[in-house]
Amino acid sequence: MKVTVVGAGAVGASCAEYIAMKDFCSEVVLVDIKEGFAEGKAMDLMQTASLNGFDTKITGTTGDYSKTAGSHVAVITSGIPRKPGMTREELIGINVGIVKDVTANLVKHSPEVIIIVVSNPMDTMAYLVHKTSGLPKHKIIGMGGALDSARFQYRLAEALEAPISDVNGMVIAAHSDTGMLPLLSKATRNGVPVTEFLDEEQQKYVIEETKVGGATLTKLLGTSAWYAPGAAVSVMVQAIACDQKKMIPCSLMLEGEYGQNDICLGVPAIIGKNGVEKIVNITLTADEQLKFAEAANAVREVNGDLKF
Ligand SMILES: NC(=O)C1=CN([C@@H]2O[C@H](COP(=O)(O)OP(=O)(O)OC[C@H]3O[C@@H](n4cnc5c(N)ncnc54)[C@H](O)[C@@H]3O)[C@@H](O)[C@H]2O)C=CC1
Ligand SMILES: O=C([O-])CC(=O)C(=O)O
Repeated sequence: MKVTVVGAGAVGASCAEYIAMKDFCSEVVLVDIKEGFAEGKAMDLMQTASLNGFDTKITGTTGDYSKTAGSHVAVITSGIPRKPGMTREELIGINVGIVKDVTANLVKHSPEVIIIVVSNPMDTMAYLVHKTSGLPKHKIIGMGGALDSARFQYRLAEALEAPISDVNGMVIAAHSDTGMLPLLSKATRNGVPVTEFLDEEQQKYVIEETKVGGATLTKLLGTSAWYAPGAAVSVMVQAIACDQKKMIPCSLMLEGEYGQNDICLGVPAIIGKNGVEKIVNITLTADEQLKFAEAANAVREVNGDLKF
């Protein structure tokens, strides 16, 4: 299985590293526009192979997409990250051109590829890939929910004073500071609803900290996060490569599901060898339905800035 990762920056390199460490792919190709950068990252990562015990072959290229030919999965991380104080939506001006160009190059050389979109504003970038790539909708998956759910579980474990392995929870809707919807009503500690353990103030804390998880890290780091994003992508790539049929919240093109049409938003889906095997319909509370619709309205407004 060959995987291409476009953008050899913080997220791209981290994702390539996690994929290699898990050793389920034969080849990872890193692509970047900065001369020699992807080649350098690939060489550095390959020099960890004997230390970390993996056989995945990692190569790098400066914009030569012929090297990506025949990729089964491609991850788009190319584009600028936000700085402290910015929203993800503010990145659209620069990232739209980059994502459009990269998508065309990927599809030209790998017409059967499954694309995982990471660049922000991710829900809008995933929508852009749907509108410009010509790929069927089950082959375009936005990464946001996997990361946001991991952050939700981190905050739940903190509030519960529990090990993270005891905790389960999912975040759907938009990958934005205001549009994320952590599903507290469905979160559990070993099958017991977390609402049995957390008071209202603790519940509010978990939800709010989850939603601004990316912004909190951006403030601390001066740029946005990469370890958890890279790990989240690697989980999705593995679900495809190993046909795991895992249920992962992803930003997908909706055609009536959750009352929405012609928009990419985070919903639970079964991820396997074909990409999206199925969108899973779960019952939301009235309040969650309202918040989902509000998130959709906000993403739709950002999508309105796109020109195809
Ligand atoms: N969806 C999500 O959950 C997350 C999304 N992100 C987004 O991912 C993107 C990348 O973030 P970082 O890796 O931290 O940024 P970075 O600046 O470290 O890396 C981006 C890389 O893309 C490259 N690049 C730019 N234009 C290119 C092109 N046309 N072709 C190939 N490569 C190109 C740059 O040279 C750079 O190396 C940002 O837009 C960020 O907001 C980051 C974390 C999580
Ligand atoms: O916060 C950002 O801009 C990057 C991102 O999407 C995340 O880490 O969730």
